[in-house]
Amino acid sequence: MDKITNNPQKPAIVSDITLANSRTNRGQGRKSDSYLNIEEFRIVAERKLPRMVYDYYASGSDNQITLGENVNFYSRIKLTPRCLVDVSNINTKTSVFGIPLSFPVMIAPTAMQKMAHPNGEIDTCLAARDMGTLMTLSSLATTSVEDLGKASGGNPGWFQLYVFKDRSISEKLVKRAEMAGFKAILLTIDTPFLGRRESDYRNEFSLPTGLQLRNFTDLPLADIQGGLNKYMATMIDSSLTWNDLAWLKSITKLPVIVKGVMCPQDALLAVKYGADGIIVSNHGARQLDTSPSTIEVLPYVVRAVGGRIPVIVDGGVRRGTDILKALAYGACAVMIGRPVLWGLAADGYDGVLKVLQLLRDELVLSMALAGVNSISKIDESLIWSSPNSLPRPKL
Ligand SMILES: Cc1cc2nc3c(=O)[nH]c(=O)nc-3n(C[C@H](O)[C@H](O)[C@H](O)COP(=O)(O)O)c2cc1C
Ligand SMILES: CC(C)CC(=O)C(=O)O
Repeated sequence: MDKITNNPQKPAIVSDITLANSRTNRGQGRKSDSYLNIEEFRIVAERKLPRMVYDYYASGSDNQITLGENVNFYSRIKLTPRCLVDVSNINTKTSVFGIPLSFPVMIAPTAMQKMAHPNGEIDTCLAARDMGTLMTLSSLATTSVEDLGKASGGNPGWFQLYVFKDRSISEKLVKRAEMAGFKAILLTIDTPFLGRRESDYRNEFSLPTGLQLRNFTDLPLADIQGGLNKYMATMIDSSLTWNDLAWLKSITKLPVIVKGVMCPQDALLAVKYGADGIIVSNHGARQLDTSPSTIEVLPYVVRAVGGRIPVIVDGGVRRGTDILKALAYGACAVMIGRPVLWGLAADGYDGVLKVLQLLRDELVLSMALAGVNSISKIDESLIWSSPNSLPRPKL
């Protein structure tokens, strides 16, 4: 149970000074505790990271219309404050696929985290674990499934799968992930080809010297030659269809969650073809530009799925109120991508921990102000104007 207490943190003016100081030392030395929100982490990450790395993490595709929408659409959804409910104790505990979570925020897969911090995926994984949640390791990580398995004491979280043209590579990866203790496979379905992020072309993105994609150290796949788009076009199987879900399910006992569903039609296909869960995701607005924001799509997917399998959403979650809105629209949890990279870049393990703490604390406060004291009590009545109806008093 989380007790609501007055936030003893410094007033805003002090934090402005701290931020100004971090301008001169590029954020180094700033204690994670002094960050007030995710945006402050982003600002420090932008100062600390080499331009090529920051741009790779931050960018969306093409004109980055969807990138803005992922965040902005949340701010257009209104919440209803409810009063005189006992909110002296707020319980944010929940579970997803039988895995207990201390609050409904998990970490989405993001590739190549050692560009943000030398400990990369290991710090992210340990911070997630210490906050009572979990992270997803990307297939294209700078830490191998085995190393993360060891570092986490055999509980590394979930594993994200890209299906390679050479199926045997993906098949082996799935087996290795199972052996290392991963608890679910996230099949990314939105990347037959990589979206065009113009800054990666401008900066001639390549993995910094000394880093490799550690899941493939024995293969040419470990290095990115000729840019990310060429790499993905050469390596990834763009002929993948829904029928291949059966193949994946036949080679693993782990739940298979499809990541990248963006319409009710695909949600229905996911159910039909046996997915164990769905992630409503537009890949952090890095694939089809001008596709809708994920929070816009979520209620339609939830309605199509009708409770048959869990629905998670990612993209643009930056505030506790965003989490509340996603849950009100029927998601069982949200995932975050970039906020974790900003935390990692700013302060490694401590930075990721603080990012998660900030979101948890914001969620607790938002729940209290919306008059709900447990996750199971969050429903669409919290949304001021639901997608299909005018606001109607619900007693
Ligand atoms: C730098 C970066 C790398 C990513 N790498 C992967 C990846 O390897 N596999 C994958 O399925 N999604 C990947 N994603 C997408 C994320 O899993 C997630 O969908 C997205 O970041 C969520 O949006 P947010 O960053 O606004 O929270 C990546 C996103 C970013 C920003
Ligand atoms: C290495 C990349 C292709 C990983 C990815 O999915 C992304 O950058 O969005």
